[in-house]
Amino acid sequence: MAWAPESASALPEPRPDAADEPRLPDVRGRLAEYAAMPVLQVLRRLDSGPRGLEEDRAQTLLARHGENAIAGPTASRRGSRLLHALTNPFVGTLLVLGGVSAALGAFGAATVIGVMVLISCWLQVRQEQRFDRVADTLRAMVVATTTVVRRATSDAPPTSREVPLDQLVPGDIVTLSPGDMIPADVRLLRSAGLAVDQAVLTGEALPVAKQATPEDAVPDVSAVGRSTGDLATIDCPWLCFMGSTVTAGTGTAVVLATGTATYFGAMHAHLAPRRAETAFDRGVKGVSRALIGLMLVCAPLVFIVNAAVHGIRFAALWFGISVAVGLTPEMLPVMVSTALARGARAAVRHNVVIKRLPAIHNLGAMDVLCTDKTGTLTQDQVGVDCHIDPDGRSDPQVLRWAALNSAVAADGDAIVLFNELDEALLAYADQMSVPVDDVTAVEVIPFDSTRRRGSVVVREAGRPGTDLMITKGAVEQVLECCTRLRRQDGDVPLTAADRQRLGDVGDRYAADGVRLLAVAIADKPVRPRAYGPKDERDLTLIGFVGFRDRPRESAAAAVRSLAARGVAVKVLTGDHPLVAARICRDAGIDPGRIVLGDDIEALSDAEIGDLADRTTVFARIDPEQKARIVRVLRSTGRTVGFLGDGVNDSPALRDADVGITVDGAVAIARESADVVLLRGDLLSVAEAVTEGRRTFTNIKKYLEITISSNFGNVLSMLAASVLLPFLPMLPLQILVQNLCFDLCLLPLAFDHVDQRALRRPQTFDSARLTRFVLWLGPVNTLADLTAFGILLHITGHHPGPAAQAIFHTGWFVENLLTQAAAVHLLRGRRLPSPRDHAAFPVLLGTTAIVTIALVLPWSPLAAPLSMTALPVVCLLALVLVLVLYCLLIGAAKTAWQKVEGRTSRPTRQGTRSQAQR
Ligand SMILES: Nc1ncnc2c1ncn2[C@@H]1O[C@H](COP(=O)(O)OP(=O)(O)OP(=O)(O)O)[C@@H](O)[C@H]1O
Repeated sequence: MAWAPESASALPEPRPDAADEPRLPDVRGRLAEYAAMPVLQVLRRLDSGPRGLEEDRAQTLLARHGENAIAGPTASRRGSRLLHALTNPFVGTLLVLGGVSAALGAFGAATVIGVMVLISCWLQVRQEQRFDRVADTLRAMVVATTTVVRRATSDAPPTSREVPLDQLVPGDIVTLSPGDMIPADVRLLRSAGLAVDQAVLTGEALPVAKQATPEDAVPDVSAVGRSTGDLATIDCPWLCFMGSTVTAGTGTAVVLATGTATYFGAMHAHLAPRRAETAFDRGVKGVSRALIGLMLVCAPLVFIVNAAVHGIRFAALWFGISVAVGLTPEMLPVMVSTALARGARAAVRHNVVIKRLPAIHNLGAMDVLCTDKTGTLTQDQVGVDCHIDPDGRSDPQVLRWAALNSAVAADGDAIVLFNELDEALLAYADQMSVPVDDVTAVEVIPFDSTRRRGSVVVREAGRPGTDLMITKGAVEQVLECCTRLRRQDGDVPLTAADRQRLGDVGDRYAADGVRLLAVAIADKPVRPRAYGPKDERDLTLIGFVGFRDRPRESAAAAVRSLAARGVAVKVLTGDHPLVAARICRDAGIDPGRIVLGDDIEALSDAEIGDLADRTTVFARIDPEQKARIVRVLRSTGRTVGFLGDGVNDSPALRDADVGITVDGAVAIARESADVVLLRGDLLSVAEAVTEGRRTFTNIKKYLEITISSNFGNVLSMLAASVLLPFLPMLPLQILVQNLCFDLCLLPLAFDHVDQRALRRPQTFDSARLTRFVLWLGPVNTLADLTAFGILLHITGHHPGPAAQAIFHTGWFVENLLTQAAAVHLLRGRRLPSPRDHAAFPVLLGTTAIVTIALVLPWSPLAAPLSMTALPVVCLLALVLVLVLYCLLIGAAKTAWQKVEGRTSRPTRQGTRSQAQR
């Protein structure tokens, strides 16, 4: 919906004024030129080299080429903000109604409507500026970086360091590893098993292999496939493009183009990034539809009744238009942006950074949190527990081969993101003085979460003609590739009984919380052809390495805290089911019956939805299965959060209503997520959930109070149309009163919230809102009808213009006073008390409208608004109506809470399947 605050993403945002940006054919032409050159010539053209740019030169280039970003400068956003404000459906409605008023010659009304549009747009633009500033500040806290090789001076040694993505310049040398975003358009200098996901550019979901060309050779362009058309460059194996991500392998590359000069920049200059509709988007849509529907029904109805009773008159039409304006919640976008920005600022106090501000609402609405295991339920301080041969005896050789596998996989490029198991292995090997640099690396077939194993091929000194493949991975997946088994007295064929026994060893360790990786090796005759996953066969199992990661002490409390807030925690892990079960028990989660990835592969979405409702732990699932479970849960009406930090988590992070990651996560996870935890702690998620609910409760209050009050007014106007021989309030007065009320409600974004409102997931519920309005709106009407009776009595039953002015002014004042009272009486679950009162800004807002009500009729503005000073008896009578209204609304609200409390069923929580300890 147009009024929803725009989401903020760490990916460069497309610039709206893209007229001066490079055109796609030019960008493609330049890239094709670079693709056809030998690497050395590319480096020469860019005045760079494998040792990287000097820092000074990088700064000069940065000044020349600008930042590596596609977002325009802040100033250029101002125009689009104004456009955004003007095109929101509520302001659009006002503009149409203002236009109609002007066309009918009602210039006073047109002016007031114009003022309302101006105030609404001005507030919205200002609020969006603040909103963007908050979003920018928050994003800066989790800024995306890339690893670049640079030199301090021309003769200084090259060093690798992390720089923010936007500081990259053409000629920079970057290193790439799994989980990294490709930071610009680059030409590969070296690569090992590199695969990238280019779906953002091509829509093709499968990763594509990328490979560097020999340094001084002219690349074989015919290998690229298609020579014409848009994909010609994208297909090029030695070019990688901004917007893609590394899914496997490593590489070193030179930057060819940055920012808007990239393929991504040129292609997307006019397109906004798209993301699946979240709970917030759905809620906003539903409420907007309901509000516009209410206006489209009520305003014509008032006109028709008025015309039917009094005949078609210009005043009736004008009156109908004013009612329509009165029902338009034009300040709603301002209120929502203010509340979201406040919530996001509050979340930072709990070490939670909200990257896309609507995510704060989605956190409050979340009723299922799917999480991976490492780093959230565990401390992510993985240590090596054991290294054993197939018979369970400690064996240093197993440690050496496993560590060599990690070291070689990481080698070639100085900086590589290991996963936690590789890190632990290398640290332990170092501690035990196990050498890991006495072989020559030949090939890396990187680990991936679907194969659940990774291999390297090395050449040992003194073994000419023979390569050695070393594979490590999940026990079942490595055993699949083994045909032999290492025994103390030599290698023997692997029998079915051995497989069974070795599988049991894995299970035994897993049940104790130890994650076992199998290690296998095989000699291969040296060959010129590259090795791939298909060569992982005929291996000899040589043993296992075990890892232990202690459970996080706060995890049990956090899971309890989330359950108490109605958020069910589900664990989605690629790990062994028994390890998952053990860690879950330690974290206070009853794992129940664990479902495996293989179990759900053949199931339909409906079957998975049913199963997911009853299941707490899914184990041995791959990245696509994680995302599928998230999608299916969402399709069953849940609001789903996903917490993960690995490359394998990014599809699920994107598909969830709210993607959550930790500060140390791989770049693609941080990019995909909406929320970043500065402390990788579930407790901070629980706190952020509370902030989300606080935010939403205040938005909900605004909707309930404004719509019920306006609806009550419409009923009063309908009744007045039938009962009174004149209009109960002049159109201009309706508009002014509406403007005052709207402005006074804005501070609700900062109001206190009743603790009970924070205990359940909260989301937009149009049906409940309608019930609320239908129940409490008529109470407003009752008070109005009483006021009408009293005013008629005071002014006589057939009043002339002077008496009509008293009637109009009287209802204007009564309306504002009752509306101010409604804010206090309807804002909380309980009636106001010294312990439960409105926040100071809300008090200020309501004091302002009471003051306006009591001052305006006696001010110089009274005459232009056709108002008059009220007699004392009239004022006293209105105070009486106010007291009556307060009593009625208090009673109606208490009754509403009783009825709602009885009828509102508890939300469908998976918590019922989680017997929390
Ligand atoms: N570096 C590695 N080398 C070899 N095998 C690995 C490596 N990392 C993980 N594995 C194996 O692959 C399995 C799946 O790992 P993966 O990292 O995909 O799981 P995950 O869902 O991220 O786990 P978690 O829930 O612990 O975060 C592991 O249980 C382990 O057996």
